[in-house]
Amino acid sequence: MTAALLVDLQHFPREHLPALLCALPKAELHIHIEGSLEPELIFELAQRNGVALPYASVEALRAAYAFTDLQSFLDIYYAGASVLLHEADFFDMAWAYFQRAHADNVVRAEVFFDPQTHTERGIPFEVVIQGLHRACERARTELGLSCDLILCFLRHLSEDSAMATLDEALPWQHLFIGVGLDSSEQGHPPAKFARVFARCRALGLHLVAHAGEEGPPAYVREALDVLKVERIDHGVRSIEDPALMQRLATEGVTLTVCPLSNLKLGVVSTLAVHPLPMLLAAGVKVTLHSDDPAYFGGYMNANWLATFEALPTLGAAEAITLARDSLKASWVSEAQKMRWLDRLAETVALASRYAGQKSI
Ligand SMILES: Nc1ncnc2[nH]cnc12
Ligand SMILES: [Zn+2]
Repeated sequence: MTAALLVDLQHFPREHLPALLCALPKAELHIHIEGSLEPELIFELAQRNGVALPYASVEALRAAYAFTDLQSFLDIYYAGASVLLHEADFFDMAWAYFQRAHADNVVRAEVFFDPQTHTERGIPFEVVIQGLHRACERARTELGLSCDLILCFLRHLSEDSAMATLDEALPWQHLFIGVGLDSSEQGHPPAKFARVFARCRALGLHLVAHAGEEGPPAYVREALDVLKVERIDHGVRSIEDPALMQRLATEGVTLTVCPLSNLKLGVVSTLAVHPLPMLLAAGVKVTLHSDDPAYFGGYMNANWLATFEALPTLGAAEAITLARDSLKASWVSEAQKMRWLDRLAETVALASRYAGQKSI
């Protein structure tokens, strides 16, 4: 029996919850590496690479981060990425992210990157992936952080462009474990990418897609039925469709939810009305992530802390479920998952003892 089962989670003192949230080992399954590019690093890289920025200072750039919806964010996000020119730039960005994730007790990171954002500007694919890969290797050896890359296709571009990107990526297939689908959702249904995802499936790659962030629940169904994805990124609009909710629960589909992102992009008006408790109550597997932490005001632990602060019905039991499901939904061996689940149980036992709880 694991240590976690010997702890009375219902009576875990709320004042000790933040420490538990921060200490839990977690998997970050929804992070766009270009969305971890902090304004300070944007300015540093702009100077290093002689790129002119339309902002006078870091503060002025940060002040522009007032988004009204997904597209208003994406416009600034793609502009920010324009300072990334050389392999070292991609390395610096990813290494900074891995250090932050490690500090938040992230033990596994499955990291999205958007090659078309760079290849369309004339940056060779290999420059992008080699810089990111080197940062992954350093994170594994120096931080003990398990990490892998997921190549995302931009859905506002054509499927032909996605196909050409896949062709460019194939010589580097050993350096990424799956493909995803991101960027502007409305008007770009998953089925637009049916052929390229079928090809990726045949290549043995893992599959995931953003759906039901701004787009309708029908896009979540399409991502499952047409693209045959293993997880859904966001998926929060599934709550509008009871039959879909039932299906997600029955089939054990994981939704990688990003609360601060949903707040900053107007998907929810406040965190207090976030559908996370409804998803959990319906038996849907949910995990919590940072999406684009440099733009939305926080990395993993900031997302967890803000969410639990805003939603008082969520307590220690839900925190452990979310952390456990993130580890279970990660794309690693079952043996590795068991080791992390043991570590999670030990963390819960320690936190409970520290919070003054007796074993039961
Ligand atoms: N939240 C998000 N939705 C869609 N595409 C994205 N690319 C980066 N962040 C994204
Ligand atoms: Zn995302």
